[in-house]
Amino acid sequence: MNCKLISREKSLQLPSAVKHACHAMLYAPSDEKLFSHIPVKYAVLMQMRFDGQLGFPGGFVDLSDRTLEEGLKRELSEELDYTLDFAESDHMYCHIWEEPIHLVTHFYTKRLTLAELRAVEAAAVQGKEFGLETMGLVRVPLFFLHDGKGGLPSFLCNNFIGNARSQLVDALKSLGIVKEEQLKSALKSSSR
Ligand SMILES: O=c1[nH]cnc2c1ncn2[C@@H]1O[C@H](COP(=O)(O)OP(=O)(O)O)[C@@H](O)[C@H]1O
Repeated sequence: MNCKLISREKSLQLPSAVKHACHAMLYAPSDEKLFSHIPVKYAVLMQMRFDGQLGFPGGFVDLSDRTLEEGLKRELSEELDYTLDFAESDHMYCHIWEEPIHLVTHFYTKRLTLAELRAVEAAAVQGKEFGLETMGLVRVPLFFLHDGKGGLPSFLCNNFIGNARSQLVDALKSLGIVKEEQLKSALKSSSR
């Protein structure tokens, strides 16, 4: 993976030939329990893409979008059939890619209520891209099962688009959704 961190400000000063793409991790605190006793704590969404890789909802910003956040809002409403507003403060970081195309990927996180997140899931299957560009939203299993592999470690063994896997890990860590120690051990088991 050949990308470097760049500040949002610097990325916006790049020549207009450089493309920008925005993706968002939607998440919500949850009181649900797996098998009626394992607390879930958070629901975190990713999606299966048309190419069989996991990524976050979002896409390329168009010239018609006045801001990155407007582009993200438009992409999400096209993909998920749901309107969500984004603010600059939802922007977590961005990376610049030189290969295969000159691109900046911007990553956002947005906290919803569990009811809102469920509404997003319900709307997504009605969206015009469902079964085409997007094969469905998935919740990230954040559990750690006793065998040391089940749950998050297994999920991290999937194929991810671009730097989506590190975006997920960084967001889980910085939002305090998964403890740093547990993330380290999930990353270790998933690389075996
Ligand atoms: O979840 C993601 N995280 C980081 N980069 C991504 C993610 N999804 C896609 N990308 C990168 O951004 C580019 C544009 O994203 P996407 O394929 O979602 O756009 P589109 O839906 O507008 O065609 C992709 O070619 C890929 O390089």
